Formats: sequence, structure tokens, C-alpha cells
Amino acid sequence: MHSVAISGAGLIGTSIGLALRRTGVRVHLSDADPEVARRAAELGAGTLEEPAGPVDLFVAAAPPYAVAGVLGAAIAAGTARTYTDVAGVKEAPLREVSRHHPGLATLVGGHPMAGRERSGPGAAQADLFEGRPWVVTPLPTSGAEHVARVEELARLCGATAVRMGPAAHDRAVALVSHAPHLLAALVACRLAAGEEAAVAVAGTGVRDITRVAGSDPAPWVSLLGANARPVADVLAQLRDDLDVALGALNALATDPADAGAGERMRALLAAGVTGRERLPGRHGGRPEALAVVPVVVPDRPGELARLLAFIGEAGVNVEDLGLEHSLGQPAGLALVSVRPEAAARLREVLAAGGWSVHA
Ligand SMILES: NC(=O)C1=CN([C@@H]2O[C@H](COP(=O)(O)OP(=O)(O)OC[C@H]3O[C@@H](n4cnc5c(N)ncnc54)[C@H](O)[C@@H]3O)[C@@H](O)[C@H]2O)C=CC1
Ligand SMILES: O=C(O)C(=O)Cc1ccc(O)cc1
Repeated sequence: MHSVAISGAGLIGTSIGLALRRTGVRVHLSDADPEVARRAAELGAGTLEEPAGPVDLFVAAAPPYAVAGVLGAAIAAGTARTYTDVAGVKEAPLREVSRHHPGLATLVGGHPMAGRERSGPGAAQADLFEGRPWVVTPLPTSGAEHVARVEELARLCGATAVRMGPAAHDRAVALVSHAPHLLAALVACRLAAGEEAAVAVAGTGVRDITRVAGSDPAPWVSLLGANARPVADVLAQLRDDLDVALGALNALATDPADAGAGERMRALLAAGVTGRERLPGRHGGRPEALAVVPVVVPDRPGELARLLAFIGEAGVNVEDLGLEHSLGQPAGLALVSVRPEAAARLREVLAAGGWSVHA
């Protein structure tokens, strides 16, 4: 693949441009907002020049509601040899394009399963897709070489292509992304209504479960609307589980020794453990068992950077990093995840270096 045109130079379009530029692919950027495209080009994601002739691949990286129009216009103009998109919902936009261009072999949908809570070119990262799944959704009419080209795009961006039909994709993202997002927002809604004193004692659990609830609502309103049926199906199953939990809690509130209710609660939580264990690890494999080393970080500029530099000099690789802050404390807690075999030595060198390490 030598040349790619990206229409929509926001978070995803610019991240793809940055990733492709690293591999030497020529990238032509455009956006409905020329100022956005200019910023993306300034960041090194590609050129604003129009391609001289058809490019190898056209990528529609506009919002889901605009994707069918963007693809349709590019196809009508003969912009590329192969056409794809990155929208978070696949059935409706692809059906819409196919309606206007029946029997099209050059169209193959796609959806990189990586994102951020921020949008726009300024939030873009060349390594956003590294190690993440990129769902490729061929249509019955898609030609094999065009499917292969979209899979090559995924690979060039460092992602792993996973083939799925558009409807199966929409059901999958309802389960693993859209319904969880909605649930995170619902839990966060309770926080919005909670008393100040209650919210103040929040720990890491509620932070973890509400992380994605901090996202801009606008794109999610449109995604949830475009995938309403599959998300509603997951929510209905969640409601059944909620009813079981509520029934058990009401019974336990009356009689804490109610063995049947206790067992129903245990079974729900155990099913949760099983479900969570099925999630793939960061790079698509099984979840890695990492050791977490909690280190106290004084709340002063540069302290976290000093800690990370210290760990780096000790030759220990940080696999993941979390931060915990507690109200009114002059320090935070860095949760440094390392490979289990490195944990004991890291504790030793940190303690020797004057860092306070928690058990
Ligand atoms: N944000 C995320 O976490 C992820 C988003 N996606 C998908 O990527 C696509 C883009 O999302 P983001 O980059 O996050 O949004 P964004 O808001 O950062 O960028 C979208 C860009 O598309 C432009 N645009 C709107 N209408 C257009 C049109 N008709 N022609 C050309 N450009 C147009 C906007 O001006 C904006 O710059 C969406 O379809 C979204 O579902 C896919 C994976 C993750
Ligand atoms: O929701 C997730 O699992 C993410 O990792 C972020 C994300 C957001 C929107 C998408 O269309 C795809 C991925």
C-alpha cells in the first residue's frame, strides 16, 4: 500500500495518518473543517494536497452519521481502489452505501477497537492501535483483494485484524463497549446525585468502573442511537441480572441469614468473575498476571517523572501504571504494575532509593 486518503482528521483519522506516515505510506488528509485538517497535517499525519489520481485506500474517519455520505461521495468520484471506514457501528452505514452502489466489490467496513475519552487531532497518537483488535467487516460483495487491503491497513497501524460480519460486529460492540459505556454512565449518574461526603470517600473501584463515563456525550448519543437494538438487548439481560440482585438484596435486608438469597448473590458475583476472566489481555492474548507495587508519590511537580525514571534506571519495565489520590493528603499512590518476577527486586531498589512502598 503506497497511498491512502483519510476523510475526517479527528482523533482516529489523525492517529491512522500518524501510524501510516511512520511506515512511509503517502497520506492525503481532508476534513469538513479545513482548520482541523490543517492541524492534523501540522502534526505530521499527512498532506493537505489532493491526490493526483486514485489512491490505494480511502478511509472514511468521520462520525458514524456522516460515514455513508462520505463513502458514497468518494466512491462516486473514483477516489480510490479500495474503500473503508472506521465507524463504531457497521450495519446501517454500510447498508446505506450498498443501497446506492449495489454489488460493490471495493467496499469493506472496519472498526479499530481503540479510542480515547478525548477527540480531535490534538488527542491523536501514532501508537493508538498498537496491539488492539481492528474489526474488518466484509460485505457479501467485497472482493478478497479489498478485504486484504483493509487488513493491511490494520497491520500497518500495529493492530490485529479480526474478521466479522457487520451485524455480528454490532452485537459484539453492544456487549463489550456500548452497553458497558452506558452502565458506567449510569453508575456515575448515582455519583452526581450522591452526597458530597459520600463521594469524598471514593476509592479505586468506582474510578475503574466509571472511567469511560468521562467521555464527551455527543458521539456516544449518536453511537448508541445507531446501534440501539443490540444495546437494548444487552441492557434487557442486564435488567434480568439486576432483578435477581435486587430480589436477593431485599430478601437479605429482611433476613440476613436467608441462605437462598445469599446463594443467588454469590452465583451472580461468581458469574462476573468468569466473565471478566474471558477478557483478552492488552495484546490480544490471555490476561497477564501482573504484580502491583504501590509507591507513595509526594504531590509536587516532577515527582512521578522522577519515580518512573528511577524505575527505568533500575532496569524494570513498567507494564501498567495507575494513580490514586485521596482527599486532603499531600501525596498520591502510584500503582506500578510489573511482571511478577520483577516485583520483589523493584520493592527492594525503591526502598533503598528512599521511596515509600506499600505492602
Ligand atoms: N473516538 C473513539 O474512541 C473511536 C472512534 N471511532 C470512530 O471513528 C470515527 C471518528 O471518530 P473520532 O476521530 O473519535 O471523532 P473526532 O470528532 O475526533 O473526528 C471526526 C472528524 O470528522 C469530521 N467530519 C464530520 N463530518 C465530516 C464529513 N462529512 N466529511 C469529512 N469530515 C467530517 C469532523 O470535522 C471531525 O474533525 C467515528 O466514526 C467513530 O465512531 C472508532 C474507534 C474509536
Ligand atoms: O470502548 C472501548 O472498549 C475502547 O477501548 C474505546 C473505544 C471507543 C469507541 C470505539 O468505537 C472503539 C473503542
